[in-house]
Amino acid sequence: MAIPVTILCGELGAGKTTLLSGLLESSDREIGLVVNDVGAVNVDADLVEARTDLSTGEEVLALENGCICCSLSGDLSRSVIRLQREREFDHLVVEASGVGEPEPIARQFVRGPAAGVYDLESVVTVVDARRFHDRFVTSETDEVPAIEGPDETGTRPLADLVLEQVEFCDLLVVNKCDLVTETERDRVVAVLETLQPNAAVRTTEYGRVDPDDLLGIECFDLEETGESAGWKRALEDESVAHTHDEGNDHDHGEGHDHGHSEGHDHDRGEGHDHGHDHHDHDHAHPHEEYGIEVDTYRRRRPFHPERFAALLADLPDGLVRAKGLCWIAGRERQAITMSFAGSETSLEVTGRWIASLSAERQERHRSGQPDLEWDEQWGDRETRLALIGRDLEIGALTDRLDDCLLTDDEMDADWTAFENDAPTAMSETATVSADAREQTAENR
Ligand SMILES: Nc1nc2c(ncn2[C@@H]2O[C@H](COP(=O)(O)OP(=O)(O)OP(=O)(O)O)[C@@H](O)[C@H]2O)c(=O)[nH]1
Repeated sequence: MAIPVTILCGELGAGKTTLLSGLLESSDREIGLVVNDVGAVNVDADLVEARTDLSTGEEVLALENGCICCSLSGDLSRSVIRLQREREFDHLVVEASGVGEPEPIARQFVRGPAAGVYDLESVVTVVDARRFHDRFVTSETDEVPAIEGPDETGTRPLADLVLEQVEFCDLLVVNKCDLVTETERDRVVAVLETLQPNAAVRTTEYGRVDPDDLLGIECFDLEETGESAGWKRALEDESVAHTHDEGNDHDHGEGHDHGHSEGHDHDRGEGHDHGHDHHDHDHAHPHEEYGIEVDTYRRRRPFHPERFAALLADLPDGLVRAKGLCWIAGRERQAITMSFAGSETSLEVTGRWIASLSAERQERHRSGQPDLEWDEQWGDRETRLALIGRDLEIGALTDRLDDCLLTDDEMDADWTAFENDAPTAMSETATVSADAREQTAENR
């Protein structure tokens, strides 16, 4: 029996990982997972592992490259076939990176070698209600948003990607409804229904969706309806499968920088042919297509809690997404995950630094993770952030982050004396809103 597959899409920071974590906790099914992250720091894989019992299970498969074209086409098919041979699970969920178009991923399950083993059941798109509203529902008129295509520099707005993801799905999960009013939420739903009349719509907060709503849906039944869902038709008909390339006349030619994150190993695996078929190579890589830049910020010196909080309340406009682990002075035990998307930044305690455990437990953890980088004085404590921007001077942001690090004098000071609103207990979250410039602490 072919294993059903659900592809999970949604723009950067829409709430895909949050939804997945909830799904893994609440579903009775054994779920196999593929996560594909943008950037060199594979934060989603880290987070999913931290929050589930799967930390030792290879059901979680991390493709560490945001370039769908190169990383996914060959690696994905190969990896999911291997996964099916080696592990037992009832359902496969593939989380697309936030700059991934669903179509190239879906194609792997409809045409590629994985097609016989797996059965693509549905495509689910998570929408950030706040951002969707601000971007598409601001005018009083009922104008339906349309795909704009590339500008004079050949770059497409991120809004195009959102619209494509909305058009190419069977289920729309309208997330972050806590950040909109009821009226705003209803208008978001109305616009989504106009854009994609065939998809079911669920409104939610923190990705809470009934697992049966997500995984049990037979949205596509060719035999019964005689007509496939729009996205399947697009895949079946090669002539329309690449309509997103039409009018996209910027240079897709050779010699361009694929925007690969550091550490991507093109030669991984024998006979690796990059997995390209001719279809995958005649469009630009998503990073380039949407003008996305990715960088990693890594420092082994803690942030000053007040300066760091001030920066979080005043992040530059071009920053689309930031996430990763932070080391904040005064929180020597807590590994704090920072996540910025849209207008909010959250700081959440998601674990403990290994260096804060007893010598015996440190030893156990370290022997289990031989690759873990260890500083003589500070152990595993460090800040490791993926920064994803569009029209962003990443160098300037890096300088501002560096200004938040403790100075040499502060390194010798009493860190507990600093004013500090960073969370302390496991799962405690502090949220900084860019609009309100206010800080709230809550427990989820
Ligand atoms: N206020 C609010 N925040 C949310 C909600 N759902 C998720 N978040 C927060 O939004 C941020 C991004 O959520 P993720 O689940 O990591 O988003 P994602 O789509 O997986 O992000 P990428 O993998 O980077 O594309 C996190 O800080 C979440 O805690 C929600 O319903 N309301």
